Amino acid sequence: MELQETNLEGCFILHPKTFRDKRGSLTKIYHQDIFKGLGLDLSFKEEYFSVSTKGVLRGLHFQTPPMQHSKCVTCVAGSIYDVVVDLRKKSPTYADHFSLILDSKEPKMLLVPEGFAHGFVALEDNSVFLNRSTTVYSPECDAGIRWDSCGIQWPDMDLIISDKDSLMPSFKNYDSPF
Ligand SMILES: Cc1cn([C@H]2C[C@H](O)[C@@H](COP(=O)(O)OP(=O)(O)O[C@H]3O[C@@H](C)C(=O)[C@@H](O)[C@H]3O)O2)c(=O)[nH]c1=O
Repeated sequence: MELQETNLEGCFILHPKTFRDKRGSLTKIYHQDIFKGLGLDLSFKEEYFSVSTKGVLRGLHFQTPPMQHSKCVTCVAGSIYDVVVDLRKKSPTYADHFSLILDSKEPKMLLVPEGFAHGFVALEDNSVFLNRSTTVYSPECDAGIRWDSCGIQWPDMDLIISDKDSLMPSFKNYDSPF
C-alpha cells in the first residue's frame, strides 16, 4: 500500500496492492498493521456501500462532534468523482477542496480525516461506493453543506440530488464546529 499526500493536510490517497491473474484481480483495501505502518492508527467501527445511478450526487456530508469521524472511501464498481472540503477553521487550507476519480479498474482509496465534508457524483450506472468510518452513523450528528456552495467544479452532467441534500445550508452560512 502506498500513501500519497494531497493539498489538504491529513487527507491521503491510498494505493492498495492489486493481484491480477487470468481470472481477474484481488485488491487488499484494509490491513490493520499496514494502515498503522502508514501512520493511520484508526479504529473503524462501521462499513457500508451504496449503489448509484449515473449522475447521482451524494453530499457534501460529515458528522459533527461528538460523533465526528475519519473515513476511508473507495469505489468498487463503476466510477465516481469524489470530493472533500476542509472544514477545519484553523487549517491553512480551510474551505479548500480536493477531488479525484475513484474507480474499480485502478483501485484507490481516499482517507478523509475528521473535519472534512465529503461527497461524490456517480459517473456510471451501478457505481458502488464503499465507506468505512471510525464512528457509527448518528442521525443526530449527520450534517452537511450544499454541494454547489464550495466552488467545486462538478462534472458537467445531469445531476440527481436528494431533497435532503438540496436543502443543506451553504458553506458560507454554516458555522463549522471543527
Ligand atoms: C450514511 C447512512 C445512512 N443511513 C440511512 C439514512 C437514510 O434513511 C438512508 C440514506 O441516507 P443518506 O441519504 O444520508 O445516504 P448518502 O447520501 O449515501 O450518505 C452518504 O453520503 C456520502 C457522500 C458520504 O460521505 C457518507 O458518509 C454518507 O453521508 O440511509 C444509515 O442508516 N446509516 C448510514 O451510515
